[in-house]
Amino acid sequence: MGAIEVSHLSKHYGDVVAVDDLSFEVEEGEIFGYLGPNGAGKTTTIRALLGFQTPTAGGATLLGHDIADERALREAKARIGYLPATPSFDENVTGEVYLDFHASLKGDDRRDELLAMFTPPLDRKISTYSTGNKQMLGIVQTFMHDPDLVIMDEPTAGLDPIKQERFNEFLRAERDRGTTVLFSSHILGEVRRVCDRVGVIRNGTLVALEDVGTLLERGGKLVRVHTADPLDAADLDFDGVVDLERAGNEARFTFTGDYNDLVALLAAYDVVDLDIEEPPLEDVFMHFYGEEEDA
Ligand SMILES: Nc1ncnc2c1ncn2[C@@H]1O[C@H](COP(=O)(O)OP(=O)(O)OP(=O)(O)O)[C@@H](O)[C@H]1O
Repeated sequence: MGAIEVSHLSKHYGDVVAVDDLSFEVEEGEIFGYLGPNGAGKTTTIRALLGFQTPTAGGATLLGHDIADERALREAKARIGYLPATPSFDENVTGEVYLDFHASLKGDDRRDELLAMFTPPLDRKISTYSTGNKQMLGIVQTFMHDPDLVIMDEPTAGLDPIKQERFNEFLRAERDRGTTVLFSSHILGEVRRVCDRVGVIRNGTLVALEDVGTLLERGGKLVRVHTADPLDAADLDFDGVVDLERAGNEARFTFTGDYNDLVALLAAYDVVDLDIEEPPLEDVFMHFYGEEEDA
């Protein structure tokens, strides 16, 4: 059984189809990155999973509990940590009071341990907090009852790079002790460092679901080759050569084909210099994000 099982989930807002017949599973003990361009449907999915939005069709289970069953969902939520994209705080209370309130609902066995890593100024009113302080307070609240499943909407937004890295390290350690994590993100480097698998959503539909390694493999390799004589364009016209650019004796392209074909091609030339490297994750994802990236 998956920690999250989403089955044919749809959510429409009037004519807007925010999520369209979405099905996927998050396995127990994995970190699942939920990615997609602005407006793709990430927040809507997360809010529907947690019962804040009623699905138009389809459903899901969290830790085996049907989200359509209010009582079952309440039971599941006792074992879930949730960090929304913009947590709504009562700004007039201190961080301490806020955590005390959440502790009374779910417990706080790990509060001190978390506060050693994430350090919001607890004695001050939340209205005086910076964005990063609010985010750290949200992180402590999300994890302090030692949840089995954690769902977060852009958790590192607002954190400085050192805190981001600390948080990512913390997430990996949580995963190693068996916690399941789903989080949405726009930060691809972070996804690469932290996630086991990713789902990419676009226009409410899942367009990719795979482990990060496979996704990178499918992105091919960036090849830059410098030859004594210019490479003949016709020689480069074979399966797997994409985005070819040539300038003088140098050619650059992305290669997704059979490496033997590439080796055979290069063997026919006097190769002066050769780089073959992984493309930036950004390039791999652009393929999925397409032109609507800024939509
Ligand atoms: N309450 C609402 N009423 C009407 N339309 C909505 C509502 N909430 C979201 N939408 C629309 O649903 C679609 C999906 O939005 P959603 O917020 O889920 O995207 P997202 O992937 O989380 O985007 P981002 O990365 O920008 O946070 C968008 O077209 C959005 O405008």
